[in-house]
Amino acid sequence: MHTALAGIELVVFDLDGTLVDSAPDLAVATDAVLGELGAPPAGVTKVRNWVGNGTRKLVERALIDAGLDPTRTEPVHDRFQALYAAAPCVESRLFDGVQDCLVALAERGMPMALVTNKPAAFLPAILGGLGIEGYFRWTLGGDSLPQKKPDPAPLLHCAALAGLPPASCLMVGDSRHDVQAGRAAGFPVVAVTYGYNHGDPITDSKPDYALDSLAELVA
Ligand SMILES: O=C(O)COP(=O)(O)O
Ligand SMILES: [Mg+2]
Repeated sequence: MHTALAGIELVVFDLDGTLVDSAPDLAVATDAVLGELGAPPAGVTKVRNWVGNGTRKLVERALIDAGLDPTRTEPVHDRFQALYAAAPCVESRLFDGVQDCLVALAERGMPMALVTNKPAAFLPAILGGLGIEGYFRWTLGGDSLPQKKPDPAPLLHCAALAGLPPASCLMVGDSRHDVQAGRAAGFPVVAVTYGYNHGDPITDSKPDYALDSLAELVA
């Protein structure tokens, strides 16, 4: 067991870039809406760097990158959501080590929660499609509360639901917003080094622990 788990009674996971490599399916929907607007595809490399602040922000970043008017984000985001909802889990995969980590934590009876900035409506299809829907006692999307990460509110909400002090809860994420939310909530923070984080090294954000695979958390 990794020292990050010492004294921990709840593990809160981020989704995109931490558990699931979702960028390929997000890129398909992004490129489709760009195509409908007459713009060239952004491609998965750019889209990966735009993930982490919710899908509305992803669409806004795609419009700006394409030289399109970001005040059109709202209707374009509606169209993006319709396209992504039709195929949210075609190419998305669990990252290496995720399955081992979830299984080992579950075997130890560790309560787990999911806090993502992705809209909650997409979660059943993605978690179900990847066979991990049964691991999380609590699941919050980016629109489940008025605040989303980097605001600490969703993390504190999970701690309150579990009846635990923040110091007993571990945040596991891939982006600086996860580190900031964890810090602000008073959670210790594990960051994975393989995630998205807008293309920057996550170690710049000084998480308490940086892991190359979630298998290391339970090794
Ligand atoms: O930006 C999103 O839609 C989701 O990002 P997250 O799962 O990393 O919070
Ligand atoms: Mg993430």
